[in-house]
Amino acid sequence: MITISNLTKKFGEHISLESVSCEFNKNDSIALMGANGAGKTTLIRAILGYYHPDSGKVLVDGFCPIKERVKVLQNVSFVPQLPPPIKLNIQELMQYICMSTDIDKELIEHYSNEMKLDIKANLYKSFFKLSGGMKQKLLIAISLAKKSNIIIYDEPTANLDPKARDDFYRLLKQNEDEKVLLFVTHRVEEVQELVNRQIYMDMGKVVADERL
Ligand SMILES: Nc1ncnc2c1ncn2[C@@H]1O[C@H](COP(=O)(O)OP(=O)(O)OP(=O)(O)O)[C@@H](O)[C@H]1O
Repeated sequence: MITISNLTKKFGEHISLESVSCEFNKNDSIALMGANGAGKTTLIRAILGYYHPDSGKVLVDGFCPIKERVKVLQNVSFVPQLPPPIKLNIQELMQYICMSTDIDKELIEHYSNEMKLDIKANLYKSFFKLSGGMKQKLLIAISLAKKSNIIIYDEPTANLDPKARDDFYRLLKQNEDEKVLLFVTHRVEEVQELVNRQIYMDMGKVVADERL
């Protein structure tokens, strides 16, 4: 589903990704690990089409994430490390999402309930005024409701309390079949039951790729 070939990305003189090659296929649940600054987020952003590579190529379901970004993103759910500063209130945000994609509003509400986020009590609150954990819960609910074949999470649990983390991992376990799940984490012990592959990055390179 995702093919990365000899991908190099530099920012000025700094090499953030150096000739990275790897494939992620259906039923791969991957913990992507490595020290701060290793290149994990840069790799994810390259998959999502944020960056023009200096060399090499990314293909997602055969599409180039830069030239055919809409097609790529249709099939990808992504929760970033830091929630975006959205000013819309929750009702407006849900309306916008349901109009611009085929995500089912009831399904967002269902997953929000499962994550113990009371959407109805917060309908008129701006997204950016929600607490950090509430934002993550809503983004997670949307990511699950989207029913994508590719789910990418960049350290999504930092703001979640322990109960919410358990809820999140339980829901992911129910939803991972037939998908690519790419999970950036510094806490491998938390995702041990969820993943079947561990990739380690260091200084812009993939230094280990282990199937469990
Ligand atoms: N937009 C950018 N402009 C300049 N440098 C960048 C940019 N994005 C990333 N970098 C640099 O690329 C390197 C890799 O950063 P990246 O965010 O991919 O690391 P990471 O593995 O996700 O780290 P962390 O675990 O801290 O989130 C770092 O040295 C970072 O400073």
